[in-house]
Amino acid sequence: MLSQGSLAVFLDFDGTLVEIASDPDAILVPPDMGDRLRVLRDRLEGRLALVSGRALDDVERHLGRLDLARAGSHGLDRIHADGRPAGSIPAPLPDEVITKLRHFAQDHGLLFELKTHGGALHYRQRPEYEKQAQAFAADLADKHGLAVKRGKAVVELVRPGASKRGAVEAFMEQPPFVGAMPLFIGDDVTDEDGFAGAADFGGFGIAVGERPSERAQYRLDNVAAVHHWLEI
Ligand SMILES: O=P(O)(O)OC[C@H]1O[C@H](O[C@H]2O[C@H](CO)[C@@H](O)[C@H](O)[C@H]2O)[C@H](O)[C@@H](O)[C@@H]1O
Repeated sequence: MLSQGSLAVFLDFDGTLVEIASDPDAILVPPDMGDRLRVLRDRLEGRLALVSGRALDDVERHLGRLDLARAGSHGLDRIHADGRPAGSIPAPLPDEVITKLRHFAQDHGLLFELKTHGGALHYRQRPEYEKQAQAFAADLADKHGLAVKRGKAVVELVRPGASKRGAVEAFMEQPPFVGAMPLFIGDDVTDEDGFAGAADFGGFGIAVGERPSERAQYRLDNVAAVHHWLEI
């Protein structure tokens, strides 16, 4: 299918390109994954974008330097394949918020992930604190005019406006994406925005794994099936 017509592919990272692991640094990334993505990008004549909840420098720490379109921080931080920014540079979280998240994590034995444009509380190792972490993040977001992102065993604070839908829109309005039919592949709840973004431009979503999706039209069983389908 990828070779038919003018398709654009938007790819989530964790749970889609790489398997979920016990913590964000424990993921196993095949050493040639960057090269495989480059081959896919060339097959798609440049119409490939990585759209992750992670900070972009974190994604590149795992994949090596990326010379393809990419968006990090849930779509807020966007860069074209040639390195030009695709939108304004977002502000980091206020220091006070970072400190509060860090202290909450320390007090409850959670993992705190500081990102360039956000801060996440991971409760995969302490699932009993899920509700408290969610409530704490929601309250902090209210007090500071921030937004909450929820994911697999994680809750995160970000600047309002961070959305994978926005990332799809920003890329689809520019060459080489403009006029193509987008498909967005992702496994998590934040990818629902990406599926909506693809639909906005006449495309569709592909959900990965067992999580029921509200918006994806198609499904792939797991990360291996994503690799197989994309032939990467
Ligand atoms: O949008 P994505 O690229 O899928 O990023 C979503 C979040 O992924 C990471 O957390 C998730 O993966 C970890 C490693 O497998 C796992 O330990 C954690 O429980 C998952 O939530 C990343 O750490 C987050 O910053 C991303 O937002």
